[in-house]
This record gives sequence, structure tokens and C-alpha cells, in this order.
Amino acid sequence: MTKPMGKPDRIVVALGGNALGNTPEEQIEKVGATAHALLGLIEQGNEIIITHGNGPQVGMIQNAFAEAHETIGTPLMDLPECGAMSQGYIGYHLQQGIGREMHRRYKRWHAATVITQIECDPEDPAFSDPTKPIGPFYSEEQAREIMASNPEMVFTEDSGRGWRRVVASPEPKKIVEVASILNLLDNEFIVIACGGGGIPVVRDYENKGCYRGIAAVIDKDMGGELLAEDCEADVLFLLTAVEHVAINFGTPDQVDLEELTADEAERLADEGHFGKGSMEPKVRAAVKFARSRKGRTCIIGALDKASETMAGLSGTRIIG
Ligand SMILES: Nc1ncnc2c1ncn2[C@@H]1O[C@H](COP(=O)(O)OP(=O)(O)O)[C@@H](O)[C@H]1O
Ligand SMILES: NC(=O)OP(=O)(O)O
Repeated sequence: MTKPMGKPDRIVVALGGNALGNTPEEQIEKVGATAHALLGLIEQGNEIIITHGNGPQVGMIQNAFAEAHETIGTPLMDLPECGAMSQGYIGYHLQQGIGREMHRRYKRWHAATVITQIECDPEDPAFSDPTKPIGPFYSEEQAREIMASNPEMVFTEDSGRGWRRVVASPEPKKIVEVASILNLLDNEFIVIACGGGGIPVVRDYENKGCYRGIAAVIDKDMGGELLAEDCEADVLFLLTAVEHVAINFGTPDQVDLEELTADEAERLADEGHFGKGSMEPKVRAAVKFARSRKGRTCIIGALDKASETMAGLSGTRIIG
């Protein structure tokens, strides 16, 4: 990464929900390894802001409540509440992972998670076209069985990895807690915000100035992009399970890409090279960020190669 002399870069790092593992133990391990790379960025003089996905986790939380409802009658939990719980669960592990690493190096630490709401348009067409995969992977047979007994649930195939439930994923319009996030940044906190894309809310016109949750999961790449613009970031890292964005993904003709202009990336997205609800939103978010201001770059790479990606040795770079 090239950096103008004397000026720190402000970097938003988005960690993919699917790349965070499937259990609390796996998540702690992956977050710990990533914290090491994140602290490397700080030591190079950059400022970082962290966001993360929640697809597997928000589905796991909602499924656990559904199961407990069946067996012991606990209440069912709506998606916004599950999203809020996932922000707390993942933010807590990030605070611990970053805290441990900061304490080891500096004997002090300042990291805080902001439970973040993001305003959406209640008329967004995404509410009638679910695209965001959440929860575990199923076989096609299992998915069809669940859909037959729960007609309100939609499942789809996810990038050759199995079938998953999909929910509405509206466009994020406004970060409600943006002032708190900027205030923490000004006070030199490492901020974890907009987790799981942010809790989707719409304006509550019966209670002026208030919001209410709406059943959806915002894509964290799009939420992270909005966060990066609001924080005046220079670089957006989208860290996931693969090292590169590819064309002909998952076929013998797969070609990994190292650098793309926003125009090239958009053309490939329009041609359907990227998985819907997986790689496509990352590329769209990268294009939006790269075009938002001259000199802005988005890098998509692997969470388990975070240090190499941050050093410019791995990943796909999308430039304006
Ligand atoms: N063209 C592509 N290039 C690379 N990966 C792709 C492509 N299309 C689909 N994918 C899939 O997208 C996944 C990343 O999306 P996802 O799992 O939703 O990310 P996250 O880590 O943010 O949860 C990759 O692990 C890969 O399986
Ligand atoms: N909310 C969200 O985009 O989660 P993933 O990163 O798990 O897809």
C-alpha cells in the first residue's frame, strides 16, 4: 500500500461473517489472528475502524431461539434483535482480541463496539426479493423440505457451498450512530461499528425522531462502504474466505484478479461473474467506494492472509 508521507491513512477493515468460523472457539481464534494484522496497520501509523459480517451468526441466533421456542416456549426473536445480539457477540470477541494484542504491545487499550442502527427505505424493492444468505448450509433436499413446511422461508444455492436461507437485504442509507462513531475516533478509540451491516431500521413516523427495526440483514460490505465514506476513509479492506476476486469462479477456467478499475469491476459484475449475496456485493461496494473520491482504493482478500493483504502482497485491488 502506498501512503503519502506524513499523512496517516484512515482504513476501514470489514471482516466477513463466513470467514469468522462457526463456533465461539473458532471465532476467538480467527479474531485473535486478525487482531495481530490489524495492530500491524496501526503501527504503520494508520487509523483503523472495524466492521464485520454476521450471516452465519445471525442465522444461528435466530435458529437457536426458534428451537428453544419449540422445546421450552421461550419467545421467538426477530431479525433486528438477532442482528443486535450478533453485533454484541462478535464485537465482544473483537474487543478481547484487539485488547489482548494492544495490552501485549502497549500495556493499555481502547476499543469500543457501537451497537449501530442503519436507516433503510421501507419501500426498498429488496424487501420483496431476498438475496442475503444467513445461517448454516443445507443440502438441496433439506432446503426444499424446510421450504415446503415453511412457505415464508426462501432458500437458495450459495456459491457452490450448499443451500442457505436468504432474507431481504436493503440498501443502507444512513448510519444513525455516526456522531458517536466519529467522536470515539476523535478520542483515539479503535471503533467496531456497523456489525452485520448495521441493524436495519426505518423511521417511526408515529414517534418523531425515532426508529423501528425491520426484518432484514444489510450486507456488511455495503454497510462498511457507507461507514468508510462517513469516516472519510482512504482505504476499505473487505476480508473474506478467498484470496482473490475471480472470473469463472469455481470452474477449471477460474482466473484470479489482482487489480481492476471500478469500470472493469462493474462490467464483470453486470456480466454475472460474482456470486449473488456473496462476492457481488463486495465488488459493488468496492466500485462505489473507489468512485466516491479520487485516490480511494478497496482491497478484497482473505482474512487468514490479512497481513499479506494489508502489505499489498495478496488480494484484489479495485481503484477509481
Ligand atoms: N467470482 C468470485 N470470486 C471469488 N469468490 C467468489 C466468487 N463468486 C462467489 N464467490 C464466493 O464468495 C465468497 C465470499 O462471500 P461470503 O462468503 O458471503 O463472504 P463473507 O466472508 O463476507 O461472509 C467466497 O468465499 C466464494 O466462495
Ligand atoms: N451481514 C453480512 O453481510 O454478513 P456476511 O459478511 O456474513 O455475509
